[in-house]
Amino acid sequence: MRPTDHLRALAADDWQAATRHPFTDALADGTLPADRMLAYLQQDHLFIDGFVRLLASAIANAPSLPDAIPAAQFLGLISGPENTYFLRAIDALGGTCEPPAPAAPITAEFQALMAQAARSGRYEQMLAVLVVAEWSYLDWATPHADKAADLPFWFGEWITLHSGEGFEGVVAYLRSQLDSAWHTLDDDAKHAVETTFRHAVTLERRFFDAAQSGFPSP
Ligand SMILES: Cc1ncc(CO)c(N)n1
Repeated sequence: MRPTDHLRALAADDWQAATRHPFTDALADGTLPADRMLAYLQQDHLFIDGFVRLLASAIANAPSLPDAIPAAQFLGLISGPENTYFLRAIDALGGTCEPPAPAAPITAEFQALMAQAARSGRYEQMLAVLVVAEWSYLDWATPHADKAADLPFWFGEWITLHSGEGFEGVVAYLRSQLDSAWHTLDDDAKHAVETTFRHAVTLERRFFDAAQSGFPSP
């Protein structure tokens, strides 16, 4: 079994809940209320801030230039078309990006996990969070890809950004980086990857739970 399949299997319940979630089902059938989508995008834009820095750290820690290049190209996509999508969608839904919304507790928790992985200096720790984030998004979005064209752009483009051949390539690349790194790790480091991977999957699930109820204050 591939190490990344092993990791996903460890987190199977949360994985299923995060990738077949009522929030993304409502998004994909166009019934998600606009205020819920806006709050989600404002929180997710804060998530992306940490994500960009984590991805940059992975680029800095990749073992070779060929290992780093696909991540660098993906960073360009996030910083370009995806960031522009955020600005356009938040604007169309009647919100603003500046000043940034205060981080909800779940967003702050995700930011802390990403910052910890980025700081760790451990490539496999960075990859554990990156693989969960991108693979889980590919998994929820793919079954809805055929509906994207008929939806308002703030729903449809969010599905398109996370499905299709290009994004499948990103996930295949990130998984293969983690699969390769795994074989170089001792048992303690493997266990630490399992812990981080599971934590990240739990946070994905809880992020959608919170988004569905409008990020209520604790
Ligand atoms: C919370 C979260 N996880 C993963 C992704 C995919 O990049 C995202 N945009 N937001």
